[in-house]
Parts: sequence; structure tokens; C-alpha cells
Amino acid sequence: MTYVLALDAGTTSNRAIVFDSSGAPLSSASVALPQHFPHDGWVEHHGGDIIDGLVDSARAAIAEAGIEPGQIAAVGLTNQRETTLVWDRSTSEPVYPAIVWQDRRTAAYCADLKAAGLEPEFAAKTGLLLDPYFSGTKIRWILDHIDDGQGRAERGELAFGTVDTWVAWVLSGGQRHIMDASNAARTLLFDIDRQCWDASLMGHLNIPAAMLPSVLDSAGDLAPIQAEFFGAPLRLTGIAGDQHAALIGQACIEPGMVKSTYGTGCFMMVNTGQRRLPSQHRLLSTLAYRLNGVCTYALEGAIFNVGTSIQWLRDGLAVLDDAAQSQAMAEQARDDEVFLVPAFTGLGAPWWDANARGLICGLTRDTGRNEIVRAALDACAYQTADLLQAMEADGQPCAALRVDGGMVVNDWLCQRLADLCGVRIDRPEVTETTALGAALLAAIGAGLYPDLAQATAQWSLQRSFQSTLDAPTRGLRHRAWQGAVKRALSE
Ligand SMILES: Nc1ncnc2c1ncn2[C@@H]1O[C@H](COP(=O)(O)OP(=O)(O)O)[C@@H](O)[C@H]1O
Ligand SMILES: O=P(O)(O)OC[C@H](O)CO
Repeated sequence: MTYVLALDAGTTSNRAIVFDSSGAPLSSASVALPQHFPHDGWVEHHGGDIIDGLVDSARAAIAEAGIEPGQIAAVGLTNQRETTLVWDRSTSEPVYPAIVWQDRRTAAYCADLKAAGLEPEFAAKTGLLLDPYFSGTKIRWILDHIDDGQGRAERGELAFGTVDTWVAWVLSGGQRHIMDASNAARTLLFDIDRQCWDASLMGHLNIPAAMLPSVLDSAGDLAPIQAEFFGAPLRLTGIAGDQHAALIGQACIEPGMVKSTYGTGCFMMVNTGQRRLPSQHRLLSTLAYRLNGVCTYALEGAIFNVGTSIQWLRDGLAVLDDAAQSQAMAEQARDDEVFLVPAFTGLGAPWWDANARGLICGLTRDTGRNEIVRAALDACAYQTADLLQAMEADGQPCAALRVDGGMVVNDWLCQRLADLCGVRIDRPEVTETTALGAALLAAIGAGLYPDLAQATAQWSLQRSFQSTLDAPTRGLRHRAWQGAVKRALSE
């Protein structure tokens, strides 16, 4: 019997899941990832914590599965995207903490680049916008804030990577400086049509080629893993950014299929096939995955905060004891017009306002904790509706939305998604789709499956939720929500 190990380096935790050869999860373990907020709008992780969390959770999952490390035929890696690390090649020590995707410190720099008229070129080549979310401006910031950063980078002493690159570097004992194409697509430096680092974009940000990794397919013989980590020498054979892996884990491999993942943030992706569709409505046009050199593209809506609201209500305001309680509280809440706009780190798609600030509005004297919790869950559904509206306007209507992520165990939220978005919500049996997608890629990379169609054939539905709200009421609610968002915008 052979097994596949999936390593999932997420924003709030590092996880590992052992899958059997049919794609069924056997065991899992996770380690919370410490978050650092050194200044307003800054979010950092420590590179060493990411490695420790992944290694500890993988060892625990392997032990719980009761298997020998040598029975692991393939390892897949999936990761929080855009988060930026720079390390010294000779010591493998990060020169600065990882600047997390949510971090807004480069907002003013992005505004300067936009004012210089550069956004159209970045958008045309990368499919992205000039927002602090993406890696490019974060690399620039690090080089500007360490001793001789530019010089060391130009001399080839420093290496840049997203989290996949960092993990592959460490697990391979510094033998591989690689990034899969889906992660490269989030850096602001990679031309997703030509599939190469773009010299002109690198020039605009003054980023030296010497610090950039080699870009590889999402599956294949990607890197060796040293025996010291998991007890046997293993091979990393699949890598994808977490939302790209979730698209695969949800078996959204045909054009027009849509998934939405609800964790820290919410990320909706529609598969657009081999056709790259530029967005006219402030969505991202991105690379879904690259297999055997063939690119599959996607349109993506990225919302920065959904689960964060629940965490904030629990840890910041002590309104909740645990996240699961949100369901019962929302069920008991009055159907008030209370809105919570979770612009904790600005707003992503389709608003893209790095300086927006969160708000709660529509309060009356009898608004209570239940109504605030309900408003936090409602915000997930309204933000999803914003994305669906933009996708439809871009010519990608959605009939059914496959949902996953830590929040979708919440039935009330799933029903609310159906009601406020007016689409069928499909929840799969395996909601750990991110890890599953990484495992499937790894299995393809190791030759256990011939192609994506066979690898994803096991997807199965756990439950569907149909809308019970009439269209006029839905429209009224959505417009009221958009009114609340306008109050949160910075200008
Ligand atoms: N029953 C629940 N109802 C609503 N939110 C939940 C529930 N359980 C977990 N969450 C939220 O889901 C998020 C965790 O999802 P997860 O997919 O693990 O996140 P990530 O991959 O971004 O680290 C947390 O923000 C948590 O507050
Ligand atoms: O860690 P997650 O699941 O919130 O995902 C983070 C995204 O990849 C950021 O783009």
C-alpha cells in the first residue's frame, strides 16, 4: 500500500494530511502559526515557524496513520500565496520575517507605481493589479530595509521565494530554488502568457534576476526531501498555491466550474480553460495550474477577510467562545439590517482599496451579540455575491458554487450563501480540498494517476443548499450591503 502526504502551509496554521491511494484522508495534524502584527496594517510570520509547523504536523500525521515513512510515494505542498520571504543562500536564514499576503505596508508604493501609469503593463502581463497583496512590492520593501539589500541581491547572495519556494529550499537541504507556476503567477513579476519572469516588470521594481527561483510545472519530480525531516528520503512531486490546489481538490477542471474557499479570506476561482480571460471588472486573471507545460487559467476574486471576523469576535471582543458557536448565535439573531464590513486589512476584489477600514453599521439600541455575529457571517455571503456579480459581468455566470474551507462546516452560512447569492451551494464530502488538491497533484507527479480527470474522479457531494429568498429581496439586501461598503472605502 502506498500513501500520499499533503503539506498545507496556511495563513493561520500548518497542516499535514496522509491520504491513501484512493484519495481518502487517513490522518491529519496541524500546528497553529504565530501571527505578528508589528505595526498598523503589517502582518508577519517567521520562516522557521512555518517549517517547524509543517514538519511537526507531518510527523504527527504519519505516526497517527500508523505507516512507515518509506510507504509515502509522493509529497504534495500547498501554501498561502504571495507571502514573501528573502533568505541568505549560504546560511538559509531569512533576512527578514515573511511579509504576509494581508500586509498593507507597501500601499503608498503601489499608489506611486499607479500614479506613474504602470498598472496597465502589470495587469496585461500578470493578470494582477498594483496592490500590496502581491509579492513584488514586498520584495522591494525587504531589500530597502535590510543592510545592503540591493547589493546582496544583485550579487546573488539572497534568494526570494513564496512559501512553497522556502519550504522546498529547506526540505531539499538547499538543493532546489524553485516555485510552481501557480505561485509565480502571484508575484507581479511573472508573465503568465509567456511563462517567464518579465525583465520590464523586474526593472520597474528594481528586482534582480539573481534572486528569483526557477519556475516549474505544478506536478513532476520537483525536489528531493531529505530523510532527516520525515524519517525517509521522499520526493516532492506536486506544488500549487492553496486556492489553485482547492480548485483541483474540488474537481473544477472544466471551464466554467467555480469553487469558493472560506478560511481566513475567501477566494473564488472559475476555471477558464486554456483561454486566459482578462477581467474588465477588477477580478484577477490568473494561472490555475500548469501540467506538462500546458497552462490552465482562471478568473479569481480574492476577499481578504471572512474567517478573520469570526476570529476577531472570538479573540478580540470575546463575543464568541469558539467559532462553531457562530451558527447557533446567527440562528437566534433577529433579521436586522446590521452590516459588518470586515475591511481589517483593506478590501480586496472587487473594491481594491488598501486603506479601507472595517465598520459595523445599522445598529439600534437592541442590537446584540447575536446580530453582530450574524452580520459577520452575512458579510461572507455578501462579499461572495459581489464576486459572482463581477464574474457574471466578465462573462462567467455561475450556476453552482462548490464551497470548502474551515467555515463551511457552518450550515447556516452555507444556506445564507445560497440565499444571498441566488446560486446552488455544493459542499463536498472532503472539505479539506486544499490538501486534497496538493495530494492529487503529487500523485500525478509521481505517476500514480495518468491525468487530472482520473485523479479528481472521486469528488463527491455531501450536501447542496438551494436559495429560499426571492430575487427582489436579494437585490435590495445586496444594494444595502454595497451602501455599507461604500462607507468603509477610503475615498
Ligand atoms: N463553525 C464555524 N463557523 C464559522 N467560522 C468558522 C467555523 N469554524 C471555523 N471557522 C473559521 O474558519 C477559519 C479557519 O478556516 P481555515 O480554512 O482553517 O483557515 P486558513 O486556511 O485560512 O488558515 C477561521 O477564521 C475560523 O474562525
Ligand atoms: O491561508 P488561506 O487559506 O487563507 O489562503 C491565503 C491565500 O492563498 C492568500 O492569497
